[in-house]
Amino acid sequence: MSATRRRRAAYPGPVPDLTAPTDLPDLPDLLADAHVVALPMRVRFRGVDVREAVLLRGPHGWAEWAPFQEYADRDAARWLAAAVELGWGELPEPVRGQVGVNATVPAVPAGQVEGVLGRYDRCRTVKVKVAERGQTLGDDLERVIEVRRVLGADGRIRVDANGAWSVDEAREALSVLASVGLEYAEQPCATVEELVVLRLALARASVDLPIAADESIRRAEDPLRVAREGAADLVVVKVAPLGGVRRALEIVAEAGLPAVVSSALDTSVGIAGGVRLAAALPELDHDCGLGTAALLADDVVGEPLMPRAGSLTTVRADAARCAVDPALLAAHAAPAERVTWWRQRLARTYALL
Ligand SMILES: O=C(O)CCC(=O)C1=CC=C[C@@H](O)[C@@H]1C(=O)O
Ligand SMILES: [Mg+2]
Repeated sequence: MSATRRRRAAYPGPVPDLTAPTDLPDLPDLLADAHVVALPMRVRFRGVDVREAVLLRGPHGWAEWAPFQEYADRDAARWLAAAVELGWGELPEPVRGQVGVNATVPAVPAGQVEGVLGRYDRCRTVKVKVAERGQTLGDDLERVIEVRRVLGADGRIRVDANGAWSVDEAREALSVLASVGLEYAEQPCATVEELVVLRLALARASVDLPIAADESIRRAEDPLRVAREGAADLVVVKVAPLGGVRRALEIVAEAGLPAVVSSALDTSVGIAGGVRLAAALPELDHDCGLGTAALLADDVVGEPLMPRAGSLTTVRADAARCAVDPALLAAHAAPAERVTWWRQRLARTYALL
């Protein structure tokens, strides 16, 4: 990597500057070492069958830039700021070396749950996707009951609706699903206003179920509104959509709510950034959604960053950031037209930093 400009990596729109200076590489240097991969998913997840990502090599290790395809350049710029922090910036010091991780169960039929959970080594918390388009509450209930059966009475189950329910639907669905024993419900409704109303409705119905905000943090103009308006009990934070580890730490501190770190369906390189965020949080009382390497059929490192005995460590995460295998980059190289698409997107997005 040739000369880098010492400057603050800025954010688009209302997202403030990074707190720490970061060496922002020149665009030609970024493009010269940008590898676009297309990794097949084991199971369709959030409508994705093939996960595309750009791997970038910085002086501090590999970094990943993989904003979801439908995201605008302005959103993608936050993901790029996060990648630059990972490869070219300084990450905050960990306060713990080990991070508990949850298993993630996509909206699969109940009969597939055991197979999905079999890929996770002794995770005692499971996140279950619910409210998938085209499915019913009965499908969700069967899936959650099956997770409870496989996990046992002492495991923790959280559900994630990705904002798909109205307030009435969420109240009804969560009243039913809560009978299986839930740790919390993530983004049951789309808007902050709905979450506020839902929390009151659940309390009135004596359903004691914490609400976590995800999209209301990572896709919001103002990620702190959730906390100000009492819309959630916890915040879900993801390194790439929020613009980096340091920015995510700031948001958690300002929100003043318990946090859960989750992946953005990253390769092991991006997950390593999530581990460094989880390791740097002053308080961490929940398992984190960083086991999603299990959802990919292949990865860019020989030994994917999968939890062992329910945990990931900073040592393994830092090793993963240096272990990208050129043979895997080549084997999973995206088709030429997708490479062009990503390189053009990278150039446009870079201009927004
Ligand atoms: O939190 C987890 O267990 C895994 C990560 C996860 O669920 C997600 C990753 C990426 C995109 C999202 O739709 C999804 C989520 O909504 O949290
Ligand atoms: Mg979510």
